[in-house]
Amino acid sequence: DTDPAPDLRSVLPSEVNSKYNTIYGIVFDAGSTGTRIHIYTFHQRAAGSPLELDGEIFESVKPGLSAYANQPEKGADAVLSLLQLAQDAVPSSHWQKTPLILKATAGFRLLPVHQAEGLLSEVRKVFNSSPFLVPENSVTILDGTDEGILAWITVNFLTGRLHGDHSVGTLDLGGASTQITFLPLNKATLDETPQESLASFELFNSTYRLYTRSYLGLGLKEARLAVLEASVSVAQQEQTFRSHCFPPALNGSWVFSGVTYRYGGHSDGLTGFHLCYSEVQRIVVGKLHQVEEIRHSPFYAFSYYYDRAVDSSLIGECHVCAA
Ligand SMILES: O=c1ccn([C@@H]2O[C@H](COP(=O)(O)OP(=O)(O)O)[C@@H](O)[C@H]2O)c(=O)[nH]1
Repeated sequence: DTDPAPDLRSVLPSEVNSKYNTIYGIVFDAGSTGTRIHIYTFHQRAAGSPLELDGEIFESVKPGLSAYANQPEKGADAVLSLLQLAQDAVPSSHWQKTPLILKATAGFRLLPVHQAEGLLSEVRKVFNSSPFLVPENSVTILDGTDEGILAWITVNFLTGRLHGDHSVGTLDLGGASTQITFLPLNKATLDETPQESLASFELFNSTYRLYTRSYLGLGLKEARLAVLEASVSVAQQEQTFRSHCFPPALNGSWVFSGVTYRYGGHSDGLTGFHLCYSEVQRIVVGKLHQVEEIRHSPFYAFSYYYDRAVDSSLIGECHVCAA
């Protein structure tokens, strides 16, 4: 085997498990706010036994792929640049057996189908020209249900809670959507939940039936645009979006998904929590499904919940897990 590039050696600890065959896997997370690559290394003690994770390389670029809806080739270039990292990290002897997949999330769900398909098709071309293994359906959009379930499995697996009745619910706040997922224990919850918000699946010989709901457009960034009643066409005319959530004298600009939005406080001089609260309420009232059980259930919150909690000093920064 060719060794990984020297600067990546520390995160791909191949020597530790050199007696086992190293297996690589490459996953792209095409989020609304960025595209990320994860290059995983695993080893397997014997044929048929589970893969054990040895290390991971992570890199990301901004903006997200969905910002290139009108320039799909340029979007695919961002994927290509990240893929170069994988070519440096994975020994060439392993390229042909290293699977490559990309899952797009809410930014793509918001795009018109022809634009989303245009982007996915350019990414497929990049994948097919790479030396890696491209499984069938390797470039797809993850639906909100799968996104919620996968987050729930991840948190409960990593905290050792998958078995038994002590699972925790998950709150995931992305840029374009937000997901709430938990394992209902009350019959009343199951009775009052529409079927499309209940998902059953098998995992490690157990059957799980989860409540999961994804709110498209209520991720941090998209919800902000909704509160400001901001549209791309108006932003391009350089109009300012005004809100009582800002101090009256404030004027600023914000770039999201390749578009610059100018924003500012109201000329009526009014601002403050209550006015701001009612502006925010306007975009969520009638859209949220709330079941009583969540009031008494433990939840883990992450993604932008974590980022914003750190920014506002509600919690300290987690240096170990930030990697
Ligand atoms: O591996 C990752 C990928 C994303 N995020 C967080 O997820 C949020 C952004 O979500 P995304 O752009 O994926 O939005 P979505 O497409 O899910 O709405 C930000 O807080 C990121 O820091 C994270 O914590 N780990």
